[in-house]
Amino acid sequence: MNQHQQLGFRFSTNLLVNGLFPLCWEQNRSCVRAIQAVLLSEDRIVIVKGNSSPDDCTWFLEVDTQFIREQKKSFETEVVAWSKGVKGDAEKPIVISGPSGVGKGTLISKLMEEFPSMFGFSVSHTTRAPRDKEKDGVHYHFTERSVMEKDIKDGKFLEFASVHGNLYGTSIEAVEVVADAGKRCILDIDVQGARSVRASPLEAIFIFICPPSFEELEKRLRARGTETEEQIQQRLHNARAELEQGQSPGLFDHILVNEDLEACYESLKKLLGLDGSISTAPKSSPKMADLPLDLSISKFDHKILISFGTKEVEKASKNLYVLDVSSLKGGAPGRTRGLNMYTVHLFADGPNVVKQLS
Ligand SMILES: Nc1nc2c(ncn2[C@@H]2O[C@H](COP(=O)(O)OP(=O)(O)O)[C@@H](O)[C@H]2O)c(=O)[nH]1
Ligand SMILES: Nc1ncnc2c1ncn2[C@@H]1O[C@H](COP(=O)(O)OP(=O)(O)O)[C@@H](O)[C@H]1O
Repeated sequence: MNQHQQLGFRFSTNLLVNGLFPLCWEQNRSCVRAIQAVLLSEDRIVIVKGNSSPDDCTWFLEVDTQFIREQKKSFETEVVAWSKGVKGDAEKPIVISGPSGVGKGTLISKLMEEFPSMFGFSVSHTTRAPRDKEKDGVHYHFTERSVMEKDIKDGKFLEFASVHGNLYGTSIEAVEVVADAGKRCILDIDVQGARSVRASPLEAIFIFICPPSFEELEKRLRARGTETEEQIQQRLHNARAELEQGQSPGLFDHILVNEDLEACYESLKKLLGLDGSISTAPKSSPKMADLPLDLSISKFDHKILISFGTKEVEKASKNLYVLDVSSLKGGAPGRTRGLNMYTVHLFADGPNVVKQLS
């Protein structure tokens, strides 16, 4: 079972449309509009929850997204999945792949050291034993195979693969923790994992790192001194296949040769647009108040208008939140990123006067 199914329900679209739209909560014998739904597009319905924080007020019911269509085909049943709306426009994660010993970890460390507020590392799970200097929860989450297999079954992983005889995987949480911190996520994963992420709703940039030669790769792997001879042989054997797969058309957006470390690092920064002209300060978003219980929503162009207000306030004005859904992006499964939310104040003293406050 994957994250979408775990988060969602499977029931007929008919039931959804007839059952959900008139949804309201009876409270003190009056109908309080605590949950409001509006058809966003042919593929999803946006749901706004009253009495909640701006971070938790927007949910999407995926009715006919590509993911749903694939799931319907494989389960031969109706599938509808929830996806949480997440504010902010997190930059696309960066997937870095390449054979063992090519220098992925070295390049990633340099990037994270130079831009600590900009990048965050997706800490993978693995069943392999920790190396001397590796710390649990920092380099990897070192895990028992049976535990990891259960978590995979429960839909907690974005991708996983068997690499050099061990199980490795990226949990959905690992990617979302970084995005929630307002940072750009870096994934160090093998080619099979890159292929799975390509097929997932997560939009990413895919970079493959090549060695200047096979001999140099072997030299680096031996010089690192972290593997036994048997493990080195296995990694070198797998490297041949990985180097071939790295060239698969449409899989990687960029291929970098790591001959001279500094030159390769400069090329990596260049393709990520890190030429010094952009700010590395984390984005700050305006503080929004919690939504009240009683609200109503409507769709206007690519915006969802959430209105609320007490009777007294309504005499003179009406408070509005605007949920801009024009820049929606797929986050990890179960999250829809890119929601932009702001407040406006609609004055009653003249027609069509809208003032944006934040
Ligand atoms: N698919 C997948 N591969 C991973 C993940 N984490 C690490 N890997 C890959 O597993 C391989 C072995 O990693 P590791 O044992 O740290 O050895 P190293 O690459 O030689 O440093 C590398 O190709 C990593 O990119 C993951 O979460 N998913
Ligand atoms: N351009 C380079 N030239 C020489 N040695 C390198 C270069 N890049 C990385 N190394 C060294 O190669 C070894 C393997 O690098 P590492 O980053 O651990 O590879 P990976 O993460 O891809 O397995 C390390 O000892 C590292 O210092």
